[in-house]
Amino acid sequence: MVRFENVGLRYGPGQEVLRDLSFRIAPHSFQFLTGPSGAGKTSLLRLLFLSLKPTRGLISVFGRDTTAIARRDLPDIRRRIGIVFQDFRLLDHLTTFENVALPLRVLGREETVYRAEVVELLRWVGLGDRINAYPPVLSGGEKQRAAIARAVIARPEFLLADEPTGNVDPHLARRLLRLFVELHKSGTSVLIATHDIALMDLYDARRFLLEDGRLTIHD
Ligand SMILES: Nc1ncnc2c1ncn2[C@@H]1O[C@H](COP(=O)(O)OP(=O)(O)OP(=O)(O)O)[C@@H](O)[C@H]1O
Repeated sequence: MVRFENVGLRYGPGQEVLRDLSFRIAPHSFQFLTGPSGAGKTSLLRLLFLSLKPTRGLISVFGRDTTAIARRDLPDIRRRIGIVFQDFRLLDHLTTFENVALPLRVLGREETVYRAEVVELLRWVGLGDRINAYPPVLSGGEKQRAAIARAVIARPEFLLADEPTGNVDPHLARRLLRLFVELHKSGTSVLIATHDIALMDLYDARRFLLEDGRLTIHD
């Protein structure tokens, strides 16, 4: 589903922040991505979401060479990917419900059809009493859960999450991990970037370790 061959990334004239990355991500797979702060995890997620281009090497996503994808085709590809950004990126003028429902609206679904499903997911992530609140009044952990709900609601083929449990307590972190595992079991490939070793120990999955821009994989 995803293939990297000798991928390198540099932001400016300096050193490469990612070096010689070669790996595959299979359909229906689950992997954690870990490594010290500044190792390049967010940069790797941005390459996977096609919001950055590599400086060298080949990236293919859903079987398509990303250098050959026209800008106008990007939204269609990104629609197949759910992403939880480290800074959440909720839309401040929409309620929690509307933010989470957005991927379904974009797919042309009717609110009467999806309303109950969105409400149930919001309750599941502990936001049942924040459905009509706007992001500026949510706490960091509440925003994070809304961002997670938005990323999973349309059951994407590929889920990327950047430190998705960084703002919640260990009990809630376990609950959110269960959500990712359920999604994985229903067919999604999942990649979760995290520093949380206790969280990774809860689920037997492949670990991608980034250190100083280089990747090692522990099956
Ligand atoms: N837009 C940018 N311009 C220049 N350098 C950048 C940019 N974004 C990231 N970097 C640099 O690239 C390196 C990797 O950063 P990245 O955010 O990918 O690491 P990370 O592993 O996600 O870190 P953290 O765990 O702290 O979020 C760092 O040295 C960072 O300073």
